[in-house]
Amino acid sequence: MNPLATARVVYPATSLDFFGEEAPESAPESEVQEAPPRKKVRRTPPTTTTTEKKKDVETNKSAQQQAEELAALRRRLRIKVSGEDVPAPWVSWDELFGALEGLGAKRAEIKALGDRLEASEWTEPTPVQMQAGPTLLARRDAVVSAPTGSGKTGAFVVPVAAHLLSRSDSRAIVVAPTRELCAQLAREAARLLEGTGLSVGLLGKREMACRFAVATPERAAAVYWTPAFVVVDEADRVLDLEGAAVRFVDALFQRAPAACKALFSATVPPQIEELVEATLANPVRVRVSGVAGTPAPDALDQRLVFVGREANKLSALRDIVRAGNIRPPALLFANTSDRARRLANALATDGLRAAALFGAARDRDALVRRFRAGTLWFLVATDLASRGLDFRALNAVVNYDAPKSATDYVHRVGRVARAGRPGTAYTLFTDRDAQDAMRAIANLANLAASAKHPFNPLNDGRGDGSPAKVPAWLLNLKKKKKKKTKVASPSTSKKKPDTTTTPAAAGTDAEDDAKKKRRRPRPDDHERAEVKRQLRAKLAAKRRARADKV
Ligand SMILES: Nc1ncnc2c1ncn2[C@@H]1O[C@H](COP(=O)(O)OP(=O)(O)OP(=O)(O)O)[C@@H](O)[C@H]1O
Repeated sequence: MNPLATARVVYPATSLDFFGEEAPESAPESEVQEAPPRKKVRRTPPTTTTTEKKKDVETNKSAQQQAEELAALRRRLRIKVSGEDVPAPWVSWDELFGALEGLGAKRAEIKALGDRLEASEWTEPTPVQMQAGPTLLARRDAVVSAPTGSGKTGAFVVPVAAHLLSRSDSRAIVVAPTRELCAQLAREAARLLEGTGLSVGLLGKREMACRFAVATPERAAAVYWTPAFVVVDEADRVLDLEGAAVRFVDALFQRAPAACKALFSATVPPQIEELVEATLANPVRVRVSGVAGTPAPDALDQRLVFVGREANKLSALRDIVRAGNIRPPALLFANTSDRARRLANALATDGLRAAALFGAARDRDALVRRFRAGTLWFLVATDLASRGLDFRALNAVVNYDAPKSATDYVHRVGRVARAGRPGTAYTLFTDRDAQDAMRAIANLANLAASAKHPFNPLNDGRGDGSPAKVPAWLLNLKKKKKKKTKVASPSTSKKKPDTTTTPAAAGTDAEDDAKKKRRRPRPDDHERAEVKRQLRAKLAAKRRARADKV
C-alpha cells in the first residue's frame, strides 16, 4: 500500500484554549527566567613571556608533529579546510588578543573587545569562529559554511573588527539578503564592538559615515567608498544566479578588487562554486559540521508529521499545540504570503497571539520587535524569516507548509536549537508535497536521529528498524521521473482545486501551482542573463590564465 495515498491520522477540528489559566500574559516563560551567573571569558593578557614560551615549544616540535596536532584539533572540532597555507585555528580568545597586539591595536581597544565578549558570555570561540577568525584576520578570501546557530556572525564580526582596529583608515561592509537580518547584524555588531571606538551603521536610504557597515545588496552597491572587507552573509541566497541580488554584489566586488571577500552560509551548494572561482582570489574553504555531518544543529529534535491531505493540516497543528508539544514563542512557516496571513488569522481566531510576516506586511520591524519581546506568541512567516534570524527564546519551528528543498528546510528549522540550546522542529507534509524534497529532508532528519542513537536504533512502530522518527518508506521514496507531458492550464484543468473549509487551507496547493505556471517573463530577466554571461566569461578568462601559467 502506498502510504502517501491515505492520511495516517485524522485530527478533530475542535475549538482551542491552549493556555487556559496558565497563558503567558506578556513575556513567555523562557524570556523571564532568572539569568545564570555570568561566566568569565578565558583570558590571560598576552605577555611577551607566554608568547615566547609558546614559540620555543613550537620550534622544538617537528613540522610533521605540528601538522598532525593541527589535523587532530580540526578533526575534534569537526572543521574541514582546503586551500593554500590555511591559518591554524584560535583555540581561545587569547590568540585573538595576541594577534591584535601584534598588529598594533591599542590596549584599551583590546580590553574593550574582551569585555564585550565576556559580557556576551562568549567564554570561548565556537569552532567556526576558531577557524574563520584567523583566516579573515590574515585577509584571506574565504568561503565558510557551518551549521545554523553556530556563531557565524561572530566569526566575521570579530576578525573584521580586529582588522579595522589595527588599520584606522579601512572600512568594511557586510551584505545580507533581508532588511530584518541586516538590522539584526548591525545590532549584534554594535553590541560586540561597544567601547572599541568602531562605528557600526545600518545603511538605509542615506549614506552613513561608519567604519563597519551592514546593508542589503542594493544599498551596498550604492556606497561611494571602497571597502577593505566585503562579507556576504547567507551567500548562497544572495549570490543565487537566478535572483536579483547577485548583480549588486558583483558590482561591489568589481569596485573593490583589492578587498578581502568572505562568503558565509550554513549551506554552500556547488552552484555557487562558479561564482567563487570567478570572483575570489585563492580562497580558503572552511566547513564545520555537526555530529551528523549535516548543517542542522545537533540539539535540534526534527519531527516529520504526515497529515495526508491539505484539509487535515490545521487540525494537525492544533493537535500538536494542544498536546503541549509547542510552547510559545514559536515560528511557523507557510509557503506564500496569502497562506501565512490565513494561518495567522486562524490562530488569532483561536485566541492565540499570532501575526503574519511577509514581504508586503505592514510594519515588519514592529512585528519582529513584538515577537522578540514575547508579546506575540506565534509568528507565521514566509521564507523571508528563514535566514539568519536569531530569536533567543524560540522553542519551536513548525513548517506548516513543507519547504520546497532541503536547503530551505535547513535554514527554516535552524531558527531554533541555536548555540546548543534545545529546540524542536515539526514539518507537516501531505501527499502532494514534492517527493524529492521530502526524501532529502527525511534523510537529514534520519542522519540526525542515527547520530543521536548510534547503537540503539529505535523503530517507528512499523517494525522496520528505521531509526527514530523517520519511517523507512519516506527514506525510500522513489525519485520522480520528469514527464514531458503538457501541463493543463488552470482554466482547462478538469480537477477542481481543493478548496477545503479550514481558513488556512483556502489558497491551497492548486492555486499556488497555478500561480507558478503562470509566471511571466520579468522585466529584469535580460539583466540576470547578462550577469550570468559576464560571470561565465570572467570564469573562462580566469581558467585560461591559469592554464597559460601551467
Ligand atoms: N562564542 C560564543 N559563545 C557562546 N554563544 C555564542 C558564541 N558565538 C555566538 N553565540 C551565540 O550563538 C547564537 C547564534 O549565533 P549566530 O546568529 O551567529 O548563528 P549563525 O551561525 O549565523 O546562524 P544562521 O546560519 O542561522 O545565520 C547567538 O545567539 C549568539 O549570541
